Amino acid sequence: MKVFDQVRASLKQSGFAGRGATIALAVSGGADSVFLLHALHFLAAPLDLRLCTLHLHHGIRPRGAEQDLRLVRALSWRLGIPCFSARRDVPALAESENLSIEMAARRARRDFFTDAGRRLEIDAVALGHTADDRVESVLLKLSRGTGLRGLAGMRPVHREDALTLLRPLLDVRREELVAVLHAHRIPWREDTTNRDRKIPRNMVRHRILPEIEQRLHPAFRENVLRSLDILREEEAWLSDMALGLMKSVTAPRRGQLLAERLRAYPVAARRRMLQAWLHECEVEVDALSFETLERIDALCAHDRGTRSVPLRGTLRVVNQYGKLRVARRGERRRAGFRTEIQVEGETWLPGPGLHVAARFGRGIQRDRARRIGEFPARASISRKAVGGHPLTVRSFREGDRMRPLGSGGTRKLQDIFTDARVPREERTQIPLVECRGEIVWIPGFRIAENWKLHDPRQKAVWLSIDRKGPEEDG
Ligand SMILES: Nc1ncnc2c1ncn2[C@@H]1O[C@H](COP(=O)(O)OP(=O)(O)OP(=O)(O)O)[C@@H](O)[C@H]1O
Repeated sequence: MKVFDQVRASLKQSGFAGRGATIALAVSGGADSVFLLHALHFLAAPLDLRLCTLHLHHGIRPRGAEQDLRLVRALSWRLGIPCFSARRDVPALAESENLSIEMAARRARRDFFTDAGRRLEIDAVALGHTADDRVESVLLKLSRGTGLRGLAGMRPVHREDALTLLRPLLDVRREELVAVLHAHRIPWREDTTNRDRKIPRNMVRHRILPEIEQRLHPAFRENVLRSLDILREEEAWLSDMALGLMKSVTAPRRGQLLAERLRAYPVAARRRMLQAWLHECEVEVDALSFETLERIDALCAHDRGTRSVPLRGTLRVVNQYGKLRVARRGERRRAGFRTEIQVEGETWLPGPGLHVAARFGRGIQRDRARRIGEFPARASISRKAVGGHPLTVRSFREGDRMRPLGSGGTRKLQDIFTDARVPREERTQIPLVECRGEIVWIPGFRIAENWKLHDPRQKAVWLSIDRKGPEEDG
């Protein structure tokens, strides 16, 4: 059947098929995600996928929400797929964070997916967005104003912090999947708010699109979808270009951009670089309005004084004397640190209140710290790899990477911290040990691959970090 071929092709392209990946299906109980559940169940064995379902009770429409939950559990059980659910008080979240109910529900779902992803060792979370969602989103975004990135819209694979999102139904039309559900007598739940024409998406879905198809062009949706495919490819190419250009506008203190250098580029390139930079700083770029992006761009005109543009929640972009950075309102920036020690030396870090020592030793010393930010922490690294070089003990900078012991490639520290749930404001207080320009140890996590000891009797450098004052040294 055509719809299953489309889903199969999307999953194959995502790179998750054929390697025993665990995919969590986000099922609300609506037609789209109920189809997603059945389509992936049908394809799981041939594509070698393991499945579970995730459902979040939002604490809105209490009676309807209970029935949604019951249906998702029953359908999962019938297919032999484990179902995990949770409850959140979305109205309370919306009030405390000053968000719309829709935004708060989205945030609550994302946090739930991220949390479940970590606890259940899930490789990706699949969502039920369809081809019709893409077309509707275009009209909604155009009505609010957007750029190419916003227009190109949802991507089939999208990484957000520690979460990978898959959207295998982006080529499937809603009427086709509803026909499959009808043909197989598969039940789903109709959200009563879906009929409320005052909600912009419903107005687009039930009134505007049918009207356009009737009066303007009968193949409007197909044509928009074709255009979106082209835009998506061009968008991906431009994003790569912008990342390349970003190096030329980055301040020596990483994570900051230089307004003066940005001004040398035309506005189109500048906007793209700002988006790529904001993404690196963990800002949800797709949720930014066109006006906000324009205001951030306007910040680049200044080299004097301090100006800022508020983002969502407590985040803001600050231009301080020509250097742009992302900051959190109400959060005092805790100063970073950087100090050098020789082996057979030690140092005291007054900021985080830690004592760091490096001694010659032999063999592997065991670490007692079980997580990042826990002290005392111990590690041993190869003395041969250190050679006569000094060690640097320094704080985290945006863009830091390392090659952790036992993992194939390099990883961003930002991702390591996110996975280990180290709060953003504590990240600059974790001492990192660097040698010859490479991060060799994150205390409480791991040493780097190239610094490991191959033999327990090998000559080593023993590193230790303790929480004790300078007066207790020695
Ligand atoms: N309560 C929920 N629990 C788990 N996943 C959800 C929930 N609500 C939405 N999702 C996921 O997010 C996707 C998009 O949500 P959105 O609210 O835009 O769609 P929907 O109208 O609920 O769609 P559907 O028909 O798939 O239920 C859904 O297809 C589903 O994968």
